[in-house]
This record gives sequence, C-alpha cells and structure tokens, in this order.
Amino acid sequence: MTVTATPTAPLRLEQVSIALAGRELLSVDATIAPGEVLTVMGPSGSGKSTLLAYIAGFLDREFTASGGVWLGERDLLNRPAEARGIGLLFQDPLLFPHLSVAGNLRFGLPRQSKHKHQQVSQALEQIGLAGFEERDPATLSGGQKARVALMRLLLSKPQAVLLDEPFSKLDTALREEMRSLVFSQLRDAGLPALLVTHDHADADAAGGPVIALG
Ligand SMILES: Nc1ncnc2c1ncn2[C@@H]1O[C@H](COP(=O)(O)OP(=O)(O)OP(=O)(O)O)[C@@H](O)[C@H]1O
Repeated sequence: MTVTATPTAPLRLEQVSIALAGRELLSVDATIAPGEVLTVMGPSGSGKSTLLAYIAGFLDREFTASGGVWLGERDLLNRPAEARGIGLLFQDPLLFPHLSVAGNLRFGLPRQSKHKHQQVSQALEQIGLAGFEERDPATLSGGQKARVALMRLLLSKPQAVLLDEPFSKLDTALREEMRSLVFSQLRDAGLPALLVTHDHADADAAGGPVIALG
C-alpha cells in the first residue's frame, strides 16, 4: 500500500533557460512522466540546484530565467512556492527536532486530511518503524531519519518531487536500501520526479532518462 494517491500529471520543463550575470547557466527542455525519474547530472556549479529552485519557486533574484514549468495543464510559475504541489527531499533529512516522529509525520499531512493517527501508524509500519510515534528524532539512526523524511514527504501528497543528492550522506549499504525504497515509492505513487546527483549508481537505480548540465 502507498500513502499517496495516483495518478498525477507529467511535469514539463518547457525551454527553461537560466542566466547568471547575463551568461546562460543552463537550458533544459524535458517532460517527466508520472512515475518516472529524470536524473540531472553535471559538475559542481553547473546549475543543478538552481534548476530545482526555479521549479520549486525559490530562485534567487540574482538569476534571470525564462521558459515554462507545467504540471499537466497547471502553470506552476503563476503560483507561489507553497501552492505548487512540489515535494522536496534533500541530503539531510531535516526533521523538526522539537517534534516527535509522529509530529514530524503529521506535519506533512494536509490540514483537512482524515484519520491522521491511522495514516501516521501505517506510514511507520511501511518503513519498519511501527511503534516509533513518540520517539525523539534525535534518537533515530541516519537511515531511520531518512525513511521518516521520505514518509513525511509522501504524506504531504505532492504532485511532483525534487530530490537534491538525497543519498549522498548515507553509507553504501544504506544508500542502496534507500534508493530502492525511494524509487519504488515514487513509482507506486505515480509521481514525476527530478533527481540531482553526482553518483551514476543513483541514476542507474532511478532507471529514467539522464540529462547532463555544464
Ligand atoms: N544566490 C546566488 N547568487 C549568485 N550566484 C549564485 C547563487 N546561488 C548559486 N550561485 C551560482 O550559480 C551557479 C550554479 O550554482 P548551483 O548551486 O545551482 O550549482 P550545482 O550544479 O547545484 O553545484 P553543486 O554540485 O556544487 O551543488 C554557481 O556558479 C554558483 O556559484
């Protein structure tokens, strides 16, 4: 069972071009189908995080950008970041330290959602952490934190997901486990996703198209 409804719409990057100080930094034209992961690779400074910031709606004013970002028929550039339906997963799990594990997961749930308690316990069960509701996130291992962060993201019912080097801080065994968990969950949820990574093994595991910047 997955915690996110299917299906969603494709994420379309329509002739996106971003410049810094008058020089073109990147240009991308791509469509990511529901359940597909597009991997973006490229050297440091080639603009990978900048591309994610443009899609998510928090591009710094230093940059000038053109081109469309569409979720199905919805023009995301006309919406503020919080109304774009984009979920983010970073290198660090970024759990709220003042909330319990359940509190962190509830934070992801839309305000109007029903059966919150049940949704949280089901999510914990799915990641092998049944009964962890009241735990302080500081007492979790790195892998447990990463799994809670993934479930918080999925419970928030995003319509597309951006992943910025989500596995780079995990050790090898854990990295493989998280890759398989993350990509299977995204596929099952039918979410289009964009993965930024330096690691070719991430791209292989994602199984989708790869584009190179820079
Ligand atoms: N807020 C900003 N103001 C001005 N320049 C910036 C800003 N943020 C990033 N840059 C510059 O924009 C370029 C692209 O940066 P970006 O962080 O997107 O690269 P990246 O490919 O994600 O790099 P890395 O792999 O090291 O994370 C770099 O030259 C960087 O120095």
